[in-house]
Order: sequence, then structure tokens, then C-alpha cells
Amino acid sequence: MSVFPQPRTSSIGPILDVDREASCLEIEGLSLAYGDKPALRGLALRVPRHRVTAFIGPSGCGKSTLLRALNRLHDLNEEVRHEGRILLEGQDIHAPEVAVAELRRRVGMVFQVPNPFPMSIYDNVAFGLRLLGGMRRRQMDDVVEWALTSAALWHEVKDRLRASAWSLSGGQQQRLVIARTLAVRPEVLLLDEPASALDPISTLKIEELIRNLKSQLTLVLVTHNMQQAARVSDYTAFLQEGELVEYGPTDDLFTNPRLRRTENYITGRMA
Ligand SMILES: Nc1ncnc2c1ncn2[C@@H]1O[C@H](COP(=O)(O)OP(=O)(O)OP(=O)(O)O)[C@@H](O)[C@H]1O
Repeated sequence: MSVFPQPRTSSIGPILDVDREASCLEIEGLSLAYGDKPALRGLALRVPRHRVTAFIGPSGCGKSTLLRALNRLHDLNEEVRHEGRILLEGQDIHAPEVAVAELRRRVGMVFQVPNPFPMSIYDNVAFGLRLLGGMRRRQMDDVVEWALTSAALWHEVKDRLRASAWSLSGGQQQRLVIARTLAVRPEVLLLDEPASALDPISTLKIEELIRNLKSQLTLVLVTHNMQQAARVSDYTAFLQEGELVEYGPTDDLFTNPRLRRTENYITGRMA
């Protein structure tokens, strides 16, 4: 028998049925605990490729815990125990042959507070490329330009690539961090409240960027902001107390939630 509490299945709503072929990530029976404190309870969902999927739910429901599980960030925390599987393009991310550094190249992550490295704009974007090695200077210049263009930052920084990354505004720093992540060509971009530390105009730029990036890769967004989830995501998963309550196309979930629990949350009757 599992050591983890399982979901109260009677209160689970419709769960989006994504074909295996169309899904980039598959989460199967994922439970996770910090020490003896459960944070995720038997989650099962598939994340469609080249779409934006949002995780929403009240504070402490497990959104960030789930996101961090997708590129094994919990490996750094000895307290964390999990059961269940996460498959990336069909491969179990905990399989012995999976190298964590390569997994994190394939599944990049951007956090709430922009964290550019203390170096130039150029060197930030080139950082991962240098670690991978084997790239000539001209080729690296091209990839840096491509990544900054993809992150909608190139025109603002092309004349000052040698300036410190810290000379940029908060919104520009977050787009730089996205460029740094994109430079190593991830297949998935995990975004944990990427705009919550930014002003409204910078937030709209990040949202536009998220919508544009799905032609290149799969995006998973954690957000407190339901309007943001409605504006940028194709699919939304609603979590509560570590359970997946309802998961479906964003328009359906926001306009026609199937469960009272979901409706109460999205209409603001529950914090
Ligand atoms: N490193 C940790 N050690 C112990 N418990 C943790 C740790 N990180 C998160 N938790 C707990 O796990 C549960 C889920 O937290 P998590 O941060 O995933 O929720 P969240 O939905 O992202 O919340 P928020 O919206 O407030 O960021 C919470 O009860 C939290 O206190």
C-alpha cells in the first residue's frame, strides 16, 4: 500500500484526455511529500506539446512543487520523497540513464524573480552554450542573436551586449533569463509566476512572449493570476490541496467549470 495519501477521487472533475502522441509530458500517479508532509496526491495528467498549460489553485496547493518535479529540482532536497512517474517524450525522467544536467537543458525553468548572472548581457545568453562546448564564436553570436530575438529583447539590447545584465530593467532582465534558457534549445519551458514581480507593461510583454513561444516549444505556467491564465494558456489544470481537481481547455474551465470547487475558486469565492 502507498505511504502517500491518495486523492479523494469522488471529488475529481473532468480530466483533459490528451493523446499520448500529442503529449510532451505525462504525469502518472505522482505523489510527493516533504518529509511526512504530503504536497501532491496521486496526480495524473498529460501536457500537450506546443501548447501553453497553466497550473492554478490557492496558495500552498502544490503548483510550484509540481512544476519543480518536472525537471527534478527536488533532487536537491533530501527530505523529498515521491512515487509515480513523469515521462518526457515517453522516457521516465528518473530512469538511471537520464543525466540530470541534460534533462534540465531539455526542460528549462524561469522563476518569479529575474536572476541574471553577474556578467554581460551577451555572456548571460552564451552561458549554457559555453557549458555545452563545441561552438565557434560566429555560431555563438548567431545563437545569442536568435535567442534574444525569440525572447523579444534583441532590438532593445543589440547595441549594448557587453553591458552588465544588471543594467536592464526588471522586465528586460526576465526576458534575458528567458533568452538564456532558450539558447540551449529546450523542448519545455517551465515558468513559475514569471511576471508577478513585474509592472503591468512588462507583464503584458512576457504574456505576449509566452503566446509566441509555443510555436517553438511546450510551455507550463504557474500563476496566481487567473486573468493571466485565461489570457495566455490553452489548457488549465486546477489544483487544490495537492490534488488535480479539474483540467481542460482554458476557455471551458473558466466559462463552464464542471465542479463547484473549481467554480468557487475562479469566481473568487475561495482564496
Ligand atoms: N521546501 C519545502 N519544504 C517543506 N514544505 C514545503 C517546501 N516547499 C513547499 N512546501 C509545502 O508544500 C505545499 C505546497 O507548496 P507549493 O509551494 O508547491 O504551493 P503553491 O501552490 O505553489 O503555493 P504558492 O502559490 O503560495 O506559491 C505547501 O504546504 C508548502 O508549505
